[in-house]
Amino acid sequence: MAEEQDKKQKPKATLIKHRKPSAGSFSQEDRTDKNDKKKVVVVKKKTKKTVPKVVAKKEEPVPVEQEKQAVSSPQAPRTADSGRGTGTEARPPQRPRQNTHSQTNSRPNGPQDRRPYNRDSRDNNRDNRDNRGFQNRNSHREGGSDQRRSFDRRQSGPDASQQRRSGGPAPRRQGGAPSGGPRRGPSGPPPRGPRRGPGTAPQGGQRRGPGSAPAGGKSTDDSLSAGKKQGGKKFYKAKKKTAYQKSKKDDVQEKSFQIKKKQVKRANPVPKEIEIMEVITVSELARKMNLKASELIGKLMEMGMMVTINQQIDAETAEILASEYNCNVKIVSLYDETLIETEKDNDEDLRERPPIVTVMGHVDHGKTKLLDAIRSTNVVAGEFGGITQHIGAYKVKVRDHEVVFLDTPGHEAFTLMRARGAQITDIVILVVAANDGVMPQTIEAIHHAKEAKVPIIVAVNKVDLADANIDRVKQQLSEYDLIPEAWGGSTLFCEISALKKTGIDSLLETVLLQAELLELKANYTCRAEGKVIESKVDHGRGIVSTVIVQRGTLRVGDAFVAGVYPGKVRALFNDKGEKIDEAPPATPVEILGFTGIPDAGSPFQVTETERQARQVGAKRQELEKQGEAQNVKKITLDNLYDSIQEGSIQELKVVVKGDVHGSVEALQTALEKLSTKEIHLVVIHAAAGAIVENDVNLAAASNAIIVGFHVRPTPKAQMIAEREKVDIRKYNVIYDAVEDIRSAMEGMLAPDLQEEVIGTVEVRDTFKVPKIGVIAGCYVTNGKARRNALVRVYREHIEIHSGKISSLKRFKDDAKEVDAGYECGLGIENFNDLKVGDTLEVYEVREIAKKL
Ligand SMILES: Nc1nc2c(ncn2[C@@H]2O[C@H](COP(=O)(O)OP(=O)(O)OP(=O)(O)O)[C@@H](O)[C@H]2O)c(=O)[nH]1
Repeated sequence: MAEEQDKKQKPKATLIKHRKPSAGSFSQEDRTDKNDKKKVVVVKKKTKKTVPKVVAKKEEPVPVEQEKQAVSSPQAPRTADSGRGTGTEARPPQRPRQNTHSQTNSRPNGPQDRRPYNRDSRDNNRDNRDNRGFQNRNSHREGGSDQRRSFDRRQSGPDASQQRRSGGPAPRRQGGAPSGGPRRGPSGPPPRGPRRGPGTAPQGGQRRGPGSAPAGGKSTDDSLSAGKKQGGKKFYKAKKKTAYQKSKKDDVQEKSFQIKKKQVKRANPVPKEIEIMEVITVSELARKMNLKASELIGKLMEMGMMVTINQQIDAETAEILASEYNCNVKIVSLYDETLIETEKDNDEDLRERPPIVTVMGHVDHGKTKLLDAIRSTNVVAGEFGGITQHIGAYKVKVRDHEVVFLDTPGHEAFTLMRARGAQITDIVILVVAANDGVMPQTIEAIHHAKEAKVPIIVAVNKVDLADANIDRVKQQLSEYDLIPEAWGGSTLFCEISALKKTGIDSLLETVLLQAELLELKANYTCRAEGKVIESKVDHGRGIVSTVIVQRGTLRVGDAFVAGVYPGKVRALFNDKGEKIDEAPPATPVEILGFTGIPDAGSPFQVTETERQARQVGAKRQELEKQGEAQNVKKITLDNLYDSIQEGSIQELKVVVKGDVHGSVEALQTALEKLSTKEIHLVVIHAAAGAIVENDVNLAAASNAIIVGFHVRPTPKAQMIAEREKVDIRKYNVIYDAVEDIRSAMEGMLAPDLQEEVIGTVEVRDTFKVPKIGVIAGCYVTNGKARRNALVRVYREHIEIHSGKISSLKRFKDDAKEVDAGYECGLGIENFNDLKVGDTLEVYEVREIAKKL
């Protein structure tokens, strides 16, 4: 054993010898070098308890004091002071560094060719960390950087070349991997290294050292390789131990460094108070609090909330979170900041304004004809003669008064705008064809107008026709509380012929009369306010919007905000397409100068400055995003009870649609009986037929739910319902509908089972297959058709059967499911009445937990 150790030491003695020539010119240094080298050996041995003895025996010149010193202060070489201290008296300045280098080294000969870069980079890393304020490490690192410098010198300096030429040891080899070694030790010396131990190269690079160096033993490589061969095991053990010790220290330092790092982060403290909106995303809150989002997410998880970085939390939760950091939360309303203060009206500013009228009625009852008649008798024949209309609204003169007509499809414009909270119309003209009488859309129009609390003037049209029955119309309308004055009611009736242009003046007179009753007045001097009635992108002119000014006077150059878009009036055009400079109240006007396309119904407001317009626009856009994220609350059966409890609704409005009139009436009566003291159930519209856009618009505008009995929404209605978040409930049994709504009202709704429509299929052909029945050649228009899925058969939007898909084929092969855009053969269990044109709604019933 001792022999082995002796042998192991030999190379190091050789190493020392061979360093002499390398430092040839420094005679004094030779001595110090020798000492150094001896010291190197001692230090290395010191880490291994058994080695020093051997060294002492072999290396007579090793001063015992030095050895003791080294043994008693094993870490000494790691600090600059100690490292230098041992050598400063005797050595030139560079040598101690080399000593430090070699002392800190835990590797024998690092792979000379491959390692330097890595060592360097490690040193760099460490240096970086040092820069972040580590005193201990700084001193340690000094050696490292010195090593690097000496490495550079070795690479390029004359000494190095001399050494190489003379076959002397490259100084770097003495040191091997400087402090990289120890670091590597703990965290992961390449697993193979230690195992291979002394005999083999611990790492790829080291393999070269012992194995490939000439056996002359005159170079450091040689000596070390010899050492490895003989006693490398111990040598490595010592290295490993050193490495381990150092790594432990490194670990501690690393941890304290981490802590310091955290403390440094906290140097950017959590503010004492932050301002947030009603809701805030986790990332935004973290940003405001100078914290990491992950930290907040962790805290929220502790509170039992699983949120993602982009998820929104309410102000209350944010308050709780912030309080943990002694941070106050001030809730500010973004909505408040989006409001533009309106100028107050003084009585003297108020002047009469023209009424704004919408024409509504059943299809083909003569709405367009009436609008044409009004325009031609009052505009065309009047001042402007033959001027074509440019925008969806126009002004006519009746005696000395003006009347504004909205010339857009009555229902759509009316309800869409109302759905967006824009109440523009002052009066509704309900057109009813005298020969046809009251029809479904007539009733719808009545409901829309009543919901909007807009007075109705009835225009009984087509009185020129032989089969016109005016009394019948009056009779029918009286059922809807539209009773003529002559019959003791208060509704104004006019008998007209839009075709023959008779009764038009009388109708306009009636409109003026009604307007007078309404005492319509507006401020003409304040900043303009109005509503957008339509928008388009005009080739050459850009975004063009038609706005009805409701109060104030709009002028060219005014800054404004329309919906969420700021702008500045570049040009104004009236309903005849003429350029104008200003538009007083109740004027439909086309405006250029928008920065975005505002929606119909959006509010239009002039601001004091352009800057204010931009700021408000930006805030509104932010609010809109939030609103979208929050899914603006509409009444549904799921949130009904909560809304009742909150007191936010006292009335549940329902639109009832059914397959036949009888069932609609029955359902309406049954539902109305559900009214309680807390909540009143009002059926605002009930009719037979599919659920159409107008039903959804009405429900959206009135915050109502739709109950469909054996009917479903048309695709467009479905689309609007999804957009406007209108709850549509479909039932096949009246009892189920009543029970569901009762449960919802009582807060007991447990929609454990919920239908999910997975596809729509169109029947394009039918085949009779003997013993099987009727198979439909179908085309999947939407989603997918799935075998064994449930299916409802609709004919003209009315449900005629519900069952299960019993067979599904693609060509001749059975298919499990068929996607949209493909044809398939489809059979329905126990149902052979499929016809071309039928629509199949494929759905599945899923268990859904009750929504709170
Ligand atoms: N005899 C007669 N026919 C009329 C009268 N008013 C309209 N019509 C005719 O009725 C048909 C429908 O008229 P429109 O003005 O297009 O009816 P509408 O209500 O606008 O129809 P939609 O736009 O489809 O809703 C046309 O052929 C008109 O010529 C009228 O007073 N007398």
